[in-house]
Amino acid sequence: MTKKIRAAVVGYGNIGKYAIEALNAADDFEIAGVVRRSTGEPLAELAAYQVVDDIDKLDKVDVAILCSPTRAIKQVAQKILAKGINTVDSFDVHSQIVDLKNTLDPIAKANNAVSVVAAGWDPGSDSIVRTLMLAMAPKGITYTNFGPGMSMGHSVAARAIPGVKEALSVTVPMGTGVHRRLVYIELEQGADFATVEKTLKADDYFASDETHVKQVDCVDNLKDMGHGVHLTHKGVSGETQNQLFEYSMRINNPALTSQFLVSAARATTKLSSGAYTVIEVAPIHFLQGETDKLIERLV
Ligand SMILES: NC(=O)C1=CN([C@@H]2O[C@H](COP(=O)(O)OP(=O)(O)OC[C@H]3O[C@@H](n4cnc5c(N)ncnc54)[C@H](OP(=O)(O)O)[C@@H]3O)[C@@H](O)[C@H]2O)C=CC1
Ligand SMILES: N[C@@H](CCCC(=O)C(=O)O)C(=O)O
Repeated sequence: MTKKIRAAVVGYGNIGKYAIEALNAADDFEIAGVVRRSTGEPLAELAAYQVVDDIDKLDKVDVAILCSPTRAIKQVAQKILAKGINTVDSFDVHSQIVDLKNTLDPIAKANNAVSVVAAGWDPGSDSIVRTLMLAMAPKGITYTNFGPGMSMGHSVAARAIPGVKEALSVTVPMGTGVHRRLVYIELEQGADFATVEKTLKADDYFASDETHVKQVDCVDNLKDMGHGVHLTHKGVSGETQNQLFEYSMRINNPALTSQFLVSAARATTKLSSGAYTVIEVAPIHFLQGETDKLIERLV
């Protein structure tokens, strides 16, 4: 029997919870444990797993699936890679992905480890679709239209603003890659709505989009973790114009993000040391199974 890949889930929020489900559904993986900032009151749903506050307390971890907020990823990944443990993350600030990769690459190489960064669905699987579309029509325009649906990254960023107790950021597509953001927030007692609204609108996650902030009594009553994307590319293959490609999906956001993180975790075991974005990884590395059988089935 081939050895299973031992994965640790780091951070137990939405993505962490679904990462455990995706790992349990993959028979080439086993769960080494869950790493939380504080182990505190044990959670009944985690009773079957070792829950620790330091990854060093887990036995033989091959790969850490980082489910921490995007803004904590660089620091968390650096620390874990330095121990020689592979990492995957779904870091989603598109303009900072090159910096993240270039920061992690020398650390991974020095410690004989692999990191696959920005491996959710966008960035992540959508990035591969955009790459493929460009290979099929190298000249042209790609539009990525999200939603309507809940952006986890924007909701996490809104929740981190002082005075915000809970937040839901809904992405509304306006067409041609332009989005409006509707942010529903529940305030901490005594927090000032105008101050929170101003801080949120100035945050990098929101500053370049039309953003509306609404105060509500209970965010949970509004929450639905569905999302989706409609990607189009219209361009030119060779000298031939008017090639139109489309790709659409409606999804449960954390379920897809976590599934792709697990597929990327598998890929880390097949790569030489260093940090990679998903478009630099051969697609077959994401899949379980024998190479020839996968080629027979997919090519
Ligand atoms: N690329 C993509 O397609 C997608 C990316 N994402 C990214 O996933 C991230 C996580 O989303 P989600 O699971 O909803 O977030 P949550 O807030 O639900 O979970 C994050 C978890 O990380 C831990 N954590 C909280 N604060 C910190 C901190 N400062 N430093 C380290 N760990 C911390 C906590 O777990 P504990 O208490 O156990 O330590 C927390 O529960 C988002 O920031 C988003 O950017 C999400 C969806 C799609
Ligand atoms: N990174 C997103 C997933 C892609 C959708 C998106 O970026 C958006 O809704 O703005 C998320 O965190 O949910």
